[in-house]
Parts: sequence; structure tokens; C-alpha cells
Amino acid sequence: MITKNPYQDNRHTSLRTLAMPADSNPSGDIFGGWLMSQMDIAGGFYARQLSKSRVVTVAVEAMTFHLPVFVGDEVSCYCETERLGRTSIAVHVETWVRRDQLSDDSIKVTEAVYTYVAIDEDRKPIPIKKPES
Ligand SMILES: CCCCCCCCCCCCCCCC(=O)SCCNC(=O)CCNC(=O)[C@H](O)C(C)(C)COP(=O)(O)OP(=O)(O)OC[C@H]1O[C@@H](n2cnc3c(N)ncnc32)[C@H](O)[C@@H]1OP(=O)(O)O
Repeated sequence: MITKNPYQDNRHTSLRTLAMPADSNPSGDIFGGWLMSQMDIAGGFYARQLSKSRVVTVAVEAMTFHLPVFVGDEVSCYCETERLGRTSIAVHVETWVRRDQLSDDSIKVTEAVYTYVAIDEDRKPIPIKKPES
């Protein structure tokens, strides 16, 4: 199902890459684990930028694979803050793919909520400064 990608304006783009043959299973579908890894990196960039500190992933919730990803798909991960805690940030990550390079049509394939914790040099949680509104 092709729908309008609400993130098309690139505001929340945290990662864009290409699904390669080495990322696929013998049937030609892209491994879910590869996608989860890309989404973790995307959410990590987002959380790091927001917290201005090193972050580690503490939990992944509500992982849903809506549709398969194929070799050659342009894969984009988009991030939004789901919840900002004292030392943690929950990031809603959506993954959309584009198959036809000549079209702007995109398909939402995966979404999940990744939670990151800001840490110091001793790997201890540290408070995240609230962004000024
Ligand atoms: C331009 C330059 C570029 C530089 C280039 C940099 C690249 C940058 C991008 C790459 C980004 C890669 C992103 C991947 C990052 C990993 O892959 S990290 C590897 C996998 N993760 C780990 O190894 C983490 C292992 N776990 C831990 O070390 C400890 O559990 C933690 C995370 C430090 C937490 O320690 P803790 O003592 O449990 O802390 P605690 O005070 O109880 O809880 C801290 C917070 O976590 C929350 N929390 C704890 N458990 C949970 C849970 N199960 N669910 C939800 N929240 C939880 C608590 O509620 C609390 O939140 P707040 O209420 O403070 O907001």
C-alpha cells in the first residue's frame, strides 16, 4: 500500500541507506534484524543529538514489521520523541522505503519505540536537559 510519507520534508530523517544483497535471506527478503539495527542507529543519532551526550539502548518495544523490504529498496528511518524522561528518551522510529527511484511514493514498512539512556564516562545515567520551547 503506497501512502503519502508524512516525513518527506526530511525534518526527522535520521538515516538513509540502501538494502543490499548481503542483508537478505535466501528468499530475497531483507532480514528483520538488519532493519532493527538500522533503526537502532537512527534512533541513537536522534537521541544523541537531543541529549548532547553518549547514549545506550536500554529497550525496544512495539516492533512491528508491516511489509517486507527488498534488495534495492531505498530505506529511510524517521525519528520523533515519544517520551522524554529524566535520563531516558523514548524515540518512535518509522522506516519507509522507496522502490521506484523516479517516484516520490513511499511505503511504511516498520515501526518501533527505542528507549535510550544518556550516560557519562563511567556508563552511569545522567540527566537530559529539557530542550527550551
Ligand atoms: C558527529 C559525530 C558523530 C559521532 C558518532 C556517534 C554515533 C552515535 C549514533 C550511534 C548510536 C548507536 C546506538 C546504539 C547503542 C547501543 O547499541 S548500546 C548497546 C546496547 N545497550 C547496552 O549495552 C546498555 C546496557 N545497559 C546498561 O548499561 C544499563 O542498564 C543502563 C542503560 C546504563 C541503565 O542503567 P540503570 O542502572 O538500569 O539505570 P536506571 O537509573 O535504573 O534507569 C535509567 C533510565 O532508564 C530507564 N529504563 C531502565 N530500564 C528500562 C526499560 N527496560 N525500558 C524502558 N526504560 C528503562 C529508567 O526508567 C530510567 O529512565 P528515567 O526515568 O531516568 O528517564
